[in-house]
Amino acid sequence: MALKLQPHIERVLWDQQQISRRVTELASQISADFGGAANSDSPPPPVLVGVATGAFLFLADLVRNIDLPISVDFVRAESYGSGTISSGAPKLSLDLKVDVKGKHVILVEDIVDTGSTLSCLIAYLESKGASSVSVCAFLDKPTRRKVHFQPLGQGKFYKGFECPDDFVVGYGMDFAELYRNLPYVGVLKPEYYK
Ligand SMILES: O=P(O)(O)OC[C@H]1O[C@H](OP(=O)(O)OP(=O)(O)O)[C@H](O)[C@@H]1O
Ligand code: HPA
Ligand SMILES: [Mg+2]
Repeated sequence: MALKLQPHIERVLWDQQQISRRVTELASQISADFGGAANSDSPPPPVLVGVATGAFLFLADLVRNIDLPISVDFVRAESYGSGTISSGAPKLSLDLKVDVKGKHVILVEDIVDTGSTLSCLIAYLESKGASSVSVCAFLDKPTRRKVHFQPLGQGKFYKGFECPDDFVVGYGMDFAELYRNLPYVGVLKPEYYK
């Protein structure tokens, strides 16, 4: 399947092996920071909230490498629809099942681009009483930032890789709901979206 899709990709940015190595590192960092009872300075195990749909693969890989009794939940936020430009107003269409009041939350994202999705979700989790909100984003594309966001309370910003200023697909990320199943991250050839 990936081979059939390869002609749509201008260049591969991170392959399966590089992704797997980095995800393991991020999970180890989170496991160490939220070490729980073994370390009295550490906060209790967090709730990991994946932002559907894009974060589904990253979340699945990340949680399998976290050695703590965490909870997992989802929200759905969508602002790109079938294009490559953010509407600037993420639409939330799936709510939390876990009560996050007084809990440490880690929002898990595939990519941070303009920052509007995260800014909106951090405010939402604050309104639900989370005691801290960290962000764990597989990719960060800082050159496109329009909305500043800040982790809540003692929260941290964990990031996998810095992404160039290109529209990328794969490892959960789509264009018009396609390419999410690519096991690597690549730059989509402009002829497929222009
Ligand atoms: O920083 P931003 O400019 O807000 O962009 C980042 C968000 O955009 C994408 O989601 P999208 O709205 O495309 O929905 P999806 O997760 O269903 O693909 C991506 O998964 C992030 O959630
Ligand atoms: O580069 C991107 N690719 C896919 N989805 C995205 N959402 C924000 N930026 C991107
Ligand atoms: Mg998303």
